[in-house]
Amino acid sequence: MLRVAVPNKGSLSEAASAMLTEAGYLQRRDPRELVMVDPDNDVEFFFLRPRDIAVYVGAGTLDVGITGRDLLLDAEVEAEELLPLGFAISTFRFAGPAGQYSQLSQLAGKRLATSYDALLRRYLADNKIAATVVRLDGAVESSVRLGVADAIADVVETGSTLKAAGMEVFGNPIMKSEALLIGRPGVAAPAGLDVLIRRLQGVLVARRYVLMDYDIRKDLVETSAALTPGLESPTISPLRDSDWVAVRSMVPKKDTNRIMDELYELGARAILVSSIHACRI
Ligand SMILES: Nc1ncnc2c1ncn2[C@@H]1O[C@H](COP(=O)(O)OP(=O)(O)OP(=O)(O)O)[C@@H](O)[C@H]1O
Ligand SMILES: O=P(O)(O)OC[C@H]1O[C@H](OP(=O)(O)OP(=O)(O)O)[C@H](O)[C@@H]1O
Ligand SMILES: [Mg+2]
Repeated sequence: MLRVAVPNKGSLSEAASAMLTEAGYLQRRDPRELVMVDPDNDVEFFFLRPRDIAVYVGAGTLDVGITGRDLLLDAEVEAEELLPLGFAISTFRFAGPAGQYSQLSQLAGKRLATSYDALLRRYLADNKIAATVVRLDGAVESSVRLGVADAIADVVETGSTLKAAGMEVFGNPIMKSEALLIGRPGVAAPAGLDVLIRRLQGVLVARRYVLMDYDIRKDLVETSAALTPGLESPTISPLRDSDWVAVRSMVPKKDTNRIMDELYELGARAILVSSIHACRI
């Protein structure tokens, strides 16, 4: 039975379970449940703290898990990225009181608060910055105001938490993070892992693409197909009027309106867009 670690709390938890549900797996109803068997899919889910998931997968006691890239790198364990999952997208950045810092060299000799101390220490060493790391569990943005640090390194998404604390980012991002499926390198793929990965890829594609149908004059189909090339090749079907064809293709959801406008300009008509419920690519 495939043993899968799923975040039990925090930013990753709901989105991870939603994705597994969409992929056809059973998920817990009660947020206090720690373990759950999905007998139809032969998978056992373990609900754990996102920070600990890399530790279990790295130790080989669980086959795979869902966690953030920043947490994986901070854990310093033998686990690797199998599939990026497209949620919990954030950057890991330095920040300080507004107007105080503009470049990393100003961090020399300073106290830096973070929840990701291993990741930060490695970055400081790589960039030859000698600073003191203050490890905190969370709410790191308050540490400067409260006098335990001079600057911070933390997760930034919208930046609103930083702004509320009177802080701003400086320097390049230390890293970009998102939720990942992680596994152990160098071991034979456990039974059920290929199916899990294919299903999660199916969810990602269903979320990112729509299906576009339109009718177009036969002599314009090469030009329209260049706008809607699909993943492999668009489907072209005959219409009763032999001068026209029907085209069906997958297009990236974010480009839907631009592509519809361009197709209409070209002469396509009856342009219809439908969402993809599920797929295997
Ligand atoms: N506001 C956010 N937007 C996007 N991703 C985030 C955000 N906050 C955290 N993350 C990401 O979520 C993952 C886990 O962080 P999270 O803060 O949920 O864990 P935690 O700090 O252990 O939980 P909690 O904050 O509830 O104690 C990390 O990979 C992090 O990059
Ligand atoms: O840029 P923003 O959109 O404001 O998001 C970033 C904030 O979200 C996370 O905090 P979380 O709620 O997990 O609290 P924590 O710091 O206690 O972990 C993260 O640690 C930042 O504080
Ligand atoms: Mg947090």
